[in-house]
Amino acid sequence: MDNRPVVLEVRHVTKRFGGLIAVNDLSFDVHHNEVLGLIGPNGSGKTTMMNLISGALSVSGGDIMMNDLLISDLPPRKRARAGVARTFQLVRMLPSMTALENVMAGAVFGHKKLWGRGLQVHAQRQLERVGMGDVAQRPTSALTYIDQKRVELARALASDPSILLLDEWLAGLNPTELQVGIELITSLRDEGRTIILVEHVMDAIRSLCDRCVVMSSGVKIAEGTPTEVLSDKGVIQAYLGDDHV
Ligand SMILES: Nc1ncnc2c1ncn2[C@@H]1O[C@H](COP(=O)(O)OP(=O)(O)OP(=O)(O)O)[C@@H](O)[C@H]1O
Repeated sequence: MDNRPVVLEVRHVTKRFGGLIAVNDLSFDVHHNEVLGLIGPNGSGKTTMMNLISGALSVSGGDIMMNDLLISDLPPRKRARAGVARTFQLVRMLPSMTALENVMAGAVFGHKKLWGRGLQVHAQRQLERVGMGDVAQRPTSALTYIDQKRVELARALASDPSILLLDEWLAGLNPTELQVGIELITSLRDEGRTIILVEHVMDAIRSLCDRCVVMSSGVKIAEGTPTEVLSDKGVIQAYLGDDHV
């Protein structure tokens, strides 16, 4: 039983793409300062669910509440103002702009009101936070994929989000980078943020997540601690097929 207040409520959310139901009557709660893992096999609807929370997609049915606000009715920028920020599975930044400018853009659209020199200093601080302080003046197109991911995280942090959505942010990192990434996410939680992450890296799920919601074909098939869900027969079956149960 988690006694921390619920900050995000997903209630009977459905998303249809034509005849395909990508998310099917999904409900779960996220508690304040929790790290919730949204996991499941490829194509199970995880990214779609993240898009429904951030507002990149609108729900076909159901509600998403953030504290007392019905955010599923709001456009993405209003959700950002309310304190939701995200990174994307495939990095999305403005390639000709410098790392610093990309991060400054994140601060402008968020709920922190900053401008001029204050905005620049704030953005530089976020880059330093993710170990990218010395690439501030480089265009993001000149950075490696991993470094672009870090800058994208700095951009999400620039809006000082209370709920941070990380879509496979740790994917493609080598073991050393993975350790640094896990420590960075832990430090973001330690400063009071609530984090929802879509992740396939099991070591990261085990060390970071308080709880996991497991999806398969758009529905929730399990919910619990990483140890509970990763030993659940239905979950093993969904990941590996019938032969492994
Ligand atoms: N914009 C879209 N239009 C049509 N179908 C879509 C769209 N986005 C996702 N889908 C479909 O919805 C289903 C769920 O996709 P989604 O990307 O949410 O899964 P996922 O669990 O994030 O997968 P992965 O782990 O591979 O990233 C898939 O069948 C996918 O093809």
